[in-house]
Amino acid sequence: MNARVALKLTGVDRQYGQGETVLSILKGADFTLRSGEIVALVAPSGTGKSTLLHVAGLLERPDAGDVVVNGHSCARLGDEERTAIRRNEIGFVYQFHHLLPEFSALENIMMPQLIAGLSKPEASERAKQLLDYMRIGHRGDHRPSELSGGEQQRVAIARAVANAPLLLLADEPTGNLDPETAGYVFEALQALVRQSGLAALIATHNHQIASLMDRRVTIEDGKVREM
Ligand SMILES: Nc1ncnc2c1ncn2[C@@H]1O[C@H](COP(=O)(O)OP(=O)(O)OP(=O)(O)O)[C@@H](O)[C@H]1O
Repeated sequence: MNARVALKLTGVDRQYGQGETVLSILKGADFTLRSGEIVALVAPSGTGKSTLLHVAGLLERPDAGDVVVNGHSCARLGDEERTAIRRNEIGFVYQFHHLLPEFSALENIMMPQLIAGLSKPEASERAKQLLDYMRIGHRGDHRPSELSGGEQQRVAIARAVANAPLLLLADEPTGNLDPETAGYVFEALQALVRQSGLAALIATHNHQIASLMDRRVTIEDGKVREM
């Protein structure tokens, strides 16, 4: 496969101190994700899925090793540079949508674009396109509390990709949805990845959804392994 490497982890260690003991979660973890790929991260609770996503998404620094996002080696970068890469090149989706309750669906999707410096009309236009793409164009004026769980998650996905990131990281994005809703939210996410050439790493406990992705990886003994 010759597609561009969107994310590369090399020799990543991550440990947490707990009192006198040290908990080693990632131990020399290597992982490569290419543009256009959707990869499932499936591993038992507590093995380090969220840790891996946080390190890959530049929310946490590894204790050793490097994270390369779209060619930027991040090991030696300062916080400001890491934040800029995170804002411009990475989108996140969480299990709970974390939408701003006071704002409409449309405004939630416009927000990251306005922060990135787009004009209101530009941000609104793109937000509308994304809502249409996620098949909730008719729900743009509603606040999150007026939307179903599946609709809220689709808004959260639209917000995550609003600034056209190269890399999408999702931590159990369908974890709090019933199986049928989880299925169509994943379908919408998959269509978006295929259409835009994004690279996506998606932690999930749902084996049915994992089976629909291009590859499945797990975490074993602190390392990322193909399943
Ligand atoms: N900030 C922290 N301080 C101390 N320990 C932590 C911290 N964050 C995570 N851990 C520990 O690291 C381990 C891995 O946590 P992580 O959240 O990455 O697991 P996970 O695979 O995502 O689990 P789940 O499927 O339950 O969400 C757990 O044992 C957790 O308690």
